[in-house]
Amino acid sequence: MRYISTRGTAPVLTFEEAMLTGLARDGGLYVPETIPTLSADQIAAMAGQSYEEVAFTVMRPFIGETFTDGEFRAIIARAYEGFGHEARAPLVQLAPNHFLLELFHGPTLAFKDFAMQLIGQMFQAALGRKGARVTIVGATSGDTGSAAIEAFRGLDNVDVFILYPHGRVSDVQRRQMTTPGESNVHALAMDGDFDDCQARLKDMFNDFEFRDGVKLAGVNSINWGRVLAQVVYYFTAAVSLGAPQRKVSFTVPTGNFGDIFAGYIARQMGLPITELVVATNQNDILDRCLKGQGYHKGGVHASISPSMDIQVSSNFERALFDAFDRDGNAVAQLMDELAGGGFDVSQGAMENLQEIYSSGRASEEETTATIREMRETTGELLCPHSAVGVKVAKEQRDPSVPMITLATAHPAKFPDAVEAATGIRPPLPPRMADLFEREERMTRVENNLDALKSLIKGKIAS
Ligand SMILES: Cc1ncc(COP(=O)(O)O)c(C=O)c1O
Ligand SMILES: N[C@@H](CCOP(=O)(O)O)C(=O)O
Repeated sequence: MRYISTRGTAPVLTFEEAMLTGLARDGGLYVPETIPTLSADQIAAMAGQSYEEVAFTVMRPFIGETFTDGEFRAIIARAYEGFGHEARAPLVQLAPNHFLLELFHGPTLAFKDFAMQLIGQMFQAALGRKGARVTIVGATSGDTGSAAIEAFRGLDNVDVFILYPHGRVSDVQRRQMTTPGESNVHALAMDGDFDDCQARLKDMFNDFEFRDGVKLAGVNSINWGRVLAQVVYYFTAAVSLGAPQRKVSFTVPTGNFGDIFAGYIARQMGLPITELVVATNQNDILDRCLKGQGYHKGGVHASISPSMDIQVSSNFERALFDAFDRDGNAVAQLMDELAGGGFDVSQGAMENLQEIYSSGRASEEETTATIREMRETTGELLCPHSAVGVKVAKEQRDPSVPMITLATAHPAKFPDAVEAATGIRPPLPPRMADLFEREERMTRVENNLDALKSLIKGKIAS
């Protein structure tokens, strides 16, 4: 299996190289050269299998020679053993033919743990046998950062720096990043919003002297390994509702487009998915684009679903690459236009996108009303991101096709929004009960590339 860049000019890599590289050297994102498919029989055989068994079947064709079957099975087993639910990603029913896929039973209570726990294990195995060390820099609107710090804390071969927007993450998210005491993890509270953090991260990747000097690696969803791990739960959920004989649809609370892109990969692999619905909050650039209004940046508006407060949605580049029939030049041109404010999508490419994705948005009031309504009608306490998904799913549903809405975080990560909607303040699970008593450790940083680079170089030298 070979990996190519969405901008067409970076070296072609193996899975291991793509995983350890992060962003491609032409500024693009790595994608598999071809998408392997699974037969209907292979998918049907997943019924009744453990999450770990399905994970092996789904991911094995993508990893090439990076790990033997035995190594890969052991990596998968270690990645998910700490999850707080035996099913790993259980489905609960909200209404006739509407289901919630609970993705928040991992160690940091968000869907990011599914991928981050896995790539933590894969990095450790790959770097350990090479005797190599890398510097991971990540950008987060709250959940990627906490999941990365949890997955990589104390590991021998990595230093981890997480840029988060100062004052724009929930208290639980911030404390998950700032309270681990291991000396290889660093939380950096940056001036600006998530887009600023992600832009500085990409600047670091595009500065080859810095990149090569610190051996920079990325664990945002620019890393193909992140997307790949998220493909698995589309299979487990769909199969438990009768796939491949029965079609299903998914609604995905969306920001950086990694999670819904994983759904697209599942569909390309042969999973019968009718609709993939992108659900956005008031930062609705993706909804507007998928409705044919072009991709034009505005400001990022802080919302009660802060992890989705994003305008420059990184993985949309991967979707565009396929919509433009894998024309790297066309994608590179659009990304240049995006740097200047935005771009319009040609009719043919738009039709390709609309054949796969539909979309909707939820305002702040609609999100709060959905949290309240779901509590009253089903007893479920939703986090605000999941509520955005449920609100959009209810509007988009064909009642004859099962709709699965992804519940991307635990309500206790966003207690203020949940309490405002329902009067209930969801408690943290017992293992985190002392989170607010632990000491915080973070560095305040300016939105300045040179300052960030020297801070990182200084910390890894010390
Ligand atoms: C809780 C939560 N929901 C939804 C999203 C959006 O996911 P994606 O960025 O993969 O579109 C995020 C951030 O990534 C998140 O943390
Ligand atoms: N919502 C994310 C934003 C970064 O997304 P990623 O999937 O590209 O890592 C977050 O919680 O940080």
